[in-house]
Amino acid sequence: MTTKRLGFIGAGQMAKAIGISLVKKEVLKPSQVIVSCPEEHLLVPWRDIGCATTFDNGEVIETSENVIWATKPQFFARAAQQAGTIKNPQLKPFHISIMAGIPLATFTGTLLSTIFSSRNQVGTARVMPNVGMKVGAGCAVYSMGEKASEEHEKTLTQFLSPISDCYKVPESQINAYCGLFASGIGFMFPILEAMSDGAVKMGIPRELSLKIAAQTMKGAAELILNDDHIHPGTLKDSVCSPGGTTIAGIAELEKFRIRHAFISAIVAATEKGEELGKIDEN
Ligand SMILES: NC(=O)C1=CN([C@@H]2O[C@H](COP(=O)(O)OP(=O)(O)OC[C@H]3O[C@@H](n4cnc5c(N)ncnc54)[C@H](OP(=O)(O)O)[C@@H]3O)[C@@H](O)[C@H]2O)C=CC1
Ligand SMILES: O=C(O)[C@@H]1CCC=N1
Repeated sequence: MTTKRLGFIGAGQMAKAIGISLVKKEVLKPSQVIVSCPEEHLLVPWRDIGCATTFDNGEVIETSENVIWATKPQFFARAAQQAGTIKNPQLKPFHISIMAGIPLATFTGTLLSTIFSSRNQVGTARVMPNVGMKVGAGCAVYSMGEKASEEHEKTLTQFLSPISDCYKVPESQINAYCGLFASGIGFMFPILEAMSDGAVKMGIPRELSLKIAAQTMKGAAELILNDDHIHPGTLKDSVCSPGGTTIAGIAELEKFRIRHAFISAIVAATEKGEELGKIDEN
């Protein structure tokens, strides 16, 4: 496992889902992790597990071989400007963006113009993770930048694989993957809430209904994941008895165009990613 340091610029939900999970899984020692953000209270959970914290983005960059940029995309340019120009000429930096929408060329170009101006090489990668990483059940896709080495890619997969499924994909598809699983995991929660609501309406206690709804979703997912050739329609048919309860429920879902709703949600999330990638705060 890597002995190099991993820095995070931004200490919020997704940074925690990655960094704190890697420490808990002992992929990284707390002493290998440093995190920066402007708000003290977001740094507390990191300090609680022994990681270094700072308000200075430049300190993260100066002291880490690998840096994950985890601010909102709109704040990336400002965060980079706040980091200032790098002074440590020994550092062979590898910088990873998990920010939705921002193209690798924009990410790399901003790093070069604001931080690494004294040299023209920085290894970069663009990753789309999801919050399932918090429980070691994440998804991630990535694309490597032009100057990234095989060593960088190996380092990246060492960080991603212990907490997620991980696939290398063309960068042009990352916004669509974001819609599918980074935003997509968020589309699962209203389903769980609504299924629990339906059960509560029919007299089942809230807590039990939510646990059972989640276990039901997990069971459906496992049935797909355990068989490379299965189609969801086949599984749906296997549950629908003629004249039975399931087809009665499916007919209700179809009234509300449920499949169209999910297709539209993923298209909307993809398009929003493309829009966010065009925002230039400079
Ligand atoms: N949440 C998710 O499920 C996913 C998020 N992402 C991407 O991850 C990134 C982070 O998202 P998320 O964790 O949800 O957001 P959060 O708002 O939870 O975290 C963002 C962090 O960035 C910090 N920040 C803001 N400005 C600066 C700055 N100038 N310098 C350093 N840190 C700064 C914030 O600090 P403060 O609050 O003090 O301003 C906060 O700690 C986004 O780009 C998002 O697109 C990608 C996939 C999934
Ligand atoms: O909603 C967002 O913008 C972030 C990116 C993907 C998931 N959450």
